[in-house]
Amino acid sequence: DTEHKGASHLEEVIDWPVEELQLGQVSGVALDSKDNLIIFHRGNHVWDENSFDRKHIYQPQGIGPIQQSTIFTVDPVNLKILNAVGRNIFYLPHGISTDKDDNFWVTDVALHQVFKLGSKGEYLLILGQAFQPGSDKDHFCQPTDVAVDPANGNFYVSDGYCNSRIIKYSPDGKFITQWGEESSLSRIPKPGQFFIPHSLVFVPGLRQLCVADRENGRIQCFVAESGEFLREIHHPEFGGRLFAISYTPGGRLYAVNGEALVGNSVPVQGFVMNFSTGEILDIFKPAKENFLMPHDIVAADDRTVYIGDVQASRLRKFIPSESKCELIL
Ligand SMILES: O=C(N[C@@H](O)C(=O)O)c1ccccc1
Repeated sequence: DTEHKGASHLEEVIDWPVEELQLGQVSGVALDSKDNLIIFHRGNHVWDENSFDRKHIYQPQGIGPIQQSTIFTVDPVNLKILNAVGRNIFYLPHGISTDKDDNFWVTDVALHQVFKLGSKGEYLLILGQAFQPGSDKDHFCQPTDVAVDPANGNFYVSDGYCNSRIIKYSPDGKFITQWGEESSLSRIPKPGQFFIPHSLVFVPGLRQLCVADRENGRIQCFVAESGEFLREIHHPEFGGRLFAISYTPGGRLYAVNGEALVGNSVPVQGFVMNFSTGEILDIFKPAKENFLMPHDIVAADDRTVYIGDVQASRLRKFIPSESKCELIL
């Protein structure tokens, strides 16, 4: 009964020629102002246990930056490449977002830097010091994502694997404020504490910033203006790790979780939630295989969903089942 809108179920589009893109580890996905799909991938570089020393210094600097284009803009239906940029810049791509002018905002966890690139890949802003981790105003430590406020151009950085903070900047990259602190491993994590702030969404209507608090397996939402904690969204179905989130103006919040590192395993899957109530509307997974490490998610207004799996070096597309055959009941 398609009348009950919330009841629709997302199913994977299986005849989607994604192999032809020859993607490496897919770390980030985004949409541009025309709902073209943006893919951020690592080409022939991989993040594995030898990539960093215990001071978070990227080890294989000598191999140089990825020579392939790391940022593809593709037609979401036939995967035709419309734009390919980001060659000879990045070592370990991580998060990608776009703004209303179709600029690319990306993070690189090896460089510990945040970049604003124009649609031709030209440098418009670079924050952080190449290969130098840190936690002051001029350094990040494996920054994970960026979100831009469309109303005023302020932007937010989730920093990162080896920091536990959100930093707010003016449009030209001036530090405005920051919030967040490390979770105490022993006790229940408090509001405003993070254990890998991993993915960001800006919710324009409500002027909120929400964070996928990855290893705490939860979403935290804050007042964008001040960083004041507003609420947490958590479901047992998330298991212990929540990797990425995406918001659509229809008021839906999308998420992907990760496999449990300890304890009994949980299904790795996608979630569709009602943003204001937090309730789960749908749970979805690939048609045949399992997700390995769904690392980023982006949803379009028409409820098409794209997921980048960084371990499977795969990109997957999902559409609401009723859109497969319009049932007029
Ligand atoms: O989580 C990891 N990576 C992903 O987030 C990613 O961005 O690739 C990771 C953890 C341990 C060792 C190596 C990689």
